[in-house]
Amino acid sequence: MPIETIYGNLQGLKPSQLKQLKRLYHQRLPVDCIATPEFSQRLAAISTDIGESVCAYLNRRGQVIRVGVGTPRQTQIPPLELPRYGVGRLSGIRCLSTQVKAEGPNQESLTAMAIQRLDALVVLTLTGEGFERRGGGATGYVRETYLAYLTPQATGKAGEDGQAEELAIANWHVSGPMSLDLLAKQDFLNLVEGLEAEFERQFIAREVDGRSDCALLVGVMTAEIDPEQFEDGLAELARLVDTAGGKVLGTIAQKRSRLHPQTAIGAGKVQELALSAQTLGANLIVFDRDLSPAQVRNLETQIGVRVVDRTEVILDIFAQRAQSGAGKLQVELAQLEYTLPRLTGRGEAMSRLGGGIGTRGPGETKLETERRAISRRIAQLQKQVDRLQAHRSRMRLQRQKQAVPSIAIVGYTNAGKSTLLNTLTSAEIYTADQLFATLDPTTRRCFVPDAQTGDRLAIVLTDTVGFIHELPPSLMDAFRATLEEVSEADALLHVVDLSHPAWQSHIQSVRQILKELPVTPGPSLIVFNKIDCVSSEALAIAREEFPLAAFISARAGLGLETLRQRIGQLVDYAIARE
Ligand SMILES: Nc1nc2c(ncn2[C@@H]2O[C@H](COP(=O)(O)OP(=O)(O)OP(=O)(O)O)[C@@H](O)[C@H]2O)c(=O)[nH]1
Ligand SMILES: [Mg+2]
Repeated sequence: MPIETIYGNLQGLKPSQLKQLKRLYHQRLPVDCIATPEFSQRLAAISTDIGESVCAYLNRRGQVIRVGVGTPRQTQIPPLELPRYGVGRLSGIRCLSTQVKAEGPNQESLTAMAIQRLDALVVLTLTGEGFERRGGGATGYVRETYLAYLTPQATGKAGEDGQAEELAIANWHVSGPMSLDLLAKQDFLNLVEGLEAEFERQFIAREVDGRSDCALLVGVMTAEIDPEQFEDGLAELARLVDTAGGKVLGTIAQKRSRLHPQTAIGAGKVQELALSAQTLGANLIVFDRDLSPAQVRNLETQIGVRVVDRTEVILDIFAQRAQSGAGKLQVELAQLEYTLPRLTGRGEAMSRLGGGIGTRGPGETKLETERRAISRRIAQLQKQVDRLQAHRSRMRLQRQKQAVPSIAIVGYTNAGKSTLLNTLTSAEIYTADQLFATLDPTTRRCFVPDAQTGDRLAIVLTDTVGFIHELPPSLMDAFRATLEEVSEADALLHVVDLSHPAWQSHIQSVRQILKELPVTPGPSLIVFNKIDCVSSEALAIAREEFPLAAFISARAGLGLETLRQRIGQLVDYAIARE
């Protein structure tokens, strides 16, 4: 016996009305009939009696699987409870909804239909009266009916602030008003089978590159962010997702004074996001900022698609890139440090809800066990990172004994650090037009002219992991062994990609991270890179703002002789300072 739950707003319902609603669960419709006149009249009779819209949800076997008081939007099935068929299919569930107003379904109801991928939405408008037939059965309650269903989509323009994004929009068909008898005669099976065949064709046509994550990006523009920063941040997020191997399907933006505590964005925007995810076939939603564990959970329940934040994307890239044992070690540590508070958060949320069914017993215990296992692993990894740190400092000590000055190349990710090390030392470090191409520091020896004598002076150059603004703290901690190369260097080369529109904020971000290092690094020289593809305006601005900087193209080999001399002077200055 199924539990006959009635969803929606039940306030003020009489027990007899509740009983009537529950009895709807006992009805069963013939499989080929979208809605029988008898069932429709019964639904309309109850709805008229309680003076509210009522929705009944049926599966393709003609069984009533959900009854709710309220509009389709108010009674909709939460995404996580829907069968997961994906964009190629419909959910196999239709909704019959009564409505006082004598008009077709509104936008909100149609959106609810699209989000749930309902087979169809039937709206029954009410006459406001009717009567019970002798011998049972109601009649006269339904005025007219409307039949709505999804149709294979077309792409159209949508987007915020005139920013034209190719977003797919939900397409639907709504019939004109028809009589209940005509509705009952519709060939329902033929309709849904035809639609599904069409959805399937479109789905297969789109499914070119199989298994990569299809992501929707979400940008929240809060008061403390200016529009330019916001756009740069979104562009960077798109590159991060791309680097992580995902495909960006579109971007949704919202302006808010601050993040919504429960869902980061407002309720209407969550619906819009759910709809876009559904129509575009997104299986991942990426936020441009960090979310609390509760926000992630709430969003996932309401949208039915995995939700991640920027930090998780960065961690994912690091996990994919890590080559050496040391790199893998540090990434695992970072990931666990990120996960642990999230597990705790889940437990806290459960206890805040006051316990009860489903929160006791093995659930919580398992969580606790899991938490302890992770804590143990973190402690283990931290020990290993400590050992790594000790090993590296021994190596550095050796180099210092040989009195070879050391210089670390730092900079925003993709600035050209590895390319520079390669050109200066003929090393063969992997370089690529990707974010975080380098995770493991590489050290190479090279020669620069001595500032005092002009002789060949040997130095060691170390390439390092790229920085990014708001570098996740767990990464900072995990990569402390690597970052220490930076702290302990005699001097730094701060490479800046001058061809990047946001180069100025990149400089700020790198300086910020350097400031947060436990040991203050030595003096640094700003090296503007990629001058082979930089506008003369940008060049002029940079020269004005940073008169002491070097200007080079690591790839085209421009300005390298001057750079070597400047490095010689830098070393001289750094050593003299000590
Ligand atoms: N046009 C131009 N491109 C360059 C120059 N130097 C490097 N690049 C390109 O910029 C991209 C990034 O270079 P990398 O050397 O991998 O940058 P990185 O700073 O080591 O980046 P991460 O290791 O990812 O932090 C590559 O596609 C390089 O070919 C340059 O002088 N001019
Ligand atoms: Mg690199």
